[in-house]
Amino acid sequence: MAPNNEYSRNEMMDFIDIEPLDIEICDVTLRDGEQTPGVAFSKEEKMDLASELDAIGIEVIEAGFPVVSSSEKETIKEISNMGLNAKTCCLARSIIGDVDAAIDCDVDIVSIFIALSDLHLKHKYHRSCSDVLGCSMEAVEYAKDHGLKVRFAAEDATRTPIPTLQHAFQEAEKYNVDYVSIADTIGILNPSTTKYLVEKIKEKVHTPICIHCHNDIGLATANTLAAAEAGAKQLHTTVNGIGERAGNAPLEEVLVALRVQYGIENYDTTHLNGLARKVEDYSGLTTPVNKAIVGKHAFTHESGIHVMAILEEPRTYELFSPEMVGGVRNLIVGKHTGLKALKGIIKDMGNSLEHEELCALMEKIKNCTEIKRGISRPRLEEMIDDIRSCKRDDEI
Ligand SMILES: CC(=O)SCCNC(=O)CCNC(=O)[C@H](O)C(C)(C)COP(=O)(O)OP(=O)(O)OC[C@H]1O[C@@H](n2cnc3c(N)ncnc32)[C@H](O)[C@@H]1OP(=O)(O)O
Ligand SMILES: O=C(O)CCC(=O)C(=O)O
Repeated sequence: MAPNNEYSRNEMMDFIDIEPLDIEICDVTLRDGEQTPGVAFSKEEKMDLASELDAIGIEVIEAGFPVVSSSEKETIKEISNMGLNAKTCCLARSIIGDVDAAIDCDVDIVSIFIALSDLHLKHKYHRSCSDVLGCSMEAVEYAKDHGLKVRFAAEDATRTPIPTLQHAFQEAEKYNVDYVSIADTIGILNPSTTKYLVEKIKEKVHTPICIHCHNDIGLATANTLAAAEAGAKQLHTTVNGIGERAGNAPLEEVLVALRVQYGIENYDTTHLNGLARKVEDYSGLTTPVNKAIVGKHAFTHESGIHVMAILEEPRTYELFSPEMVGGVRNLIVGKHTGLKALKGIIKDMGNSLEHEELCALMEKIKNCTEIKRGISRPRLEEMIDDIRSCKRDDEI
């Protein structure tokens, strides 16, 4: 493969025995993302985010859960009628009224969920597994009869006995559901158990499998990719990884990993940073500075050894370019700056200093009291002026 300047491909993947991935993304920012405590997107915000997701090339947008409120229902309907390339989807409990609400919203797909784990059966429904599964199948049949595509989603699938899960998916398959979803509702999976579970489902079920990972121990992206390697078709994500508790698999991480690790170039990742800022703004949730891909520090460098190399070839210390994800590179001057880095940064600012002046500036920087936050460019200009005026004074 020809070298590219956008990213370093993980060439070790050539030695790993996996089938090429056959995947699509269902982004659930507007539904599970919005379930983040304290978050409520307005109609305009949801429509704007839906347009952005569509521009990236996301195949399915889960626009909401219609029975939550009448305005939620209205918003989902508007998104469904925006003329997006993406298919729209919404959530429904295993209740006919919830399916009716989905039908009213003109969505392409309804995601009908039910939990079958002992914990949920005992402490949430207070009903037997066969009873709730029966109700769920009635809702599935009703949705199919009304022309909707159906995802049958097993909530808390990862704490459900595997034979129960296989049986439920086989039952759903009898109604020609379009997807079955493995929801890792409380984020218990790891990559090995994810692969195992997807393979166990594939032994019994031929319907495309969705994987819906939560990030309670920080494994959501890894588990999502492991599921894809094992043959899951639809990968669920949220922008910035927002969602219940520790959130969901972040869209930006999954898309960049798909490109760098698996060579999937289907998505326009240049929108990712812009989209991240919008979600921060609309949700009020600030992304940590060290958040992969969209955090403020994702392309910020201070260490002298790194900056000197980046000035010559950014790929030395960047896996992918900021341009690939709509970000910008930021070179900081601070405690860890080295002479070559400083010279390069000063040159980029349109300045040049003699070697002794550069050393004097470096001395000033290293002993500067504001160093904790890095030295801003205007402050650096002031320091350069000081050095130059000292030199002029010495020459007089
Ligand atoms: C894993 C997930 O993300 S699941 C989705 C979570 N999302 C939300 O809860 C969205 C926000 N929720 C809401 O606005 C409200 O809870 C609503 C509109 C959904 C329901 O509100 P209410 O009618 O007041 O019901 P309430 O929240 O008190 O209870 C939920 C009911 O749904 C039932 N239920 C929960 N999940 C399901 C399901 N998958 N299928 C059928 N019934 C279900 C519960 O058992 C309970 O039934 P009960 O009233 O007979 O005890
Ligand atoms: O699997 C799905 O499609 C949704 C389930 C879900 O939101 C969850 O269990 O966290």
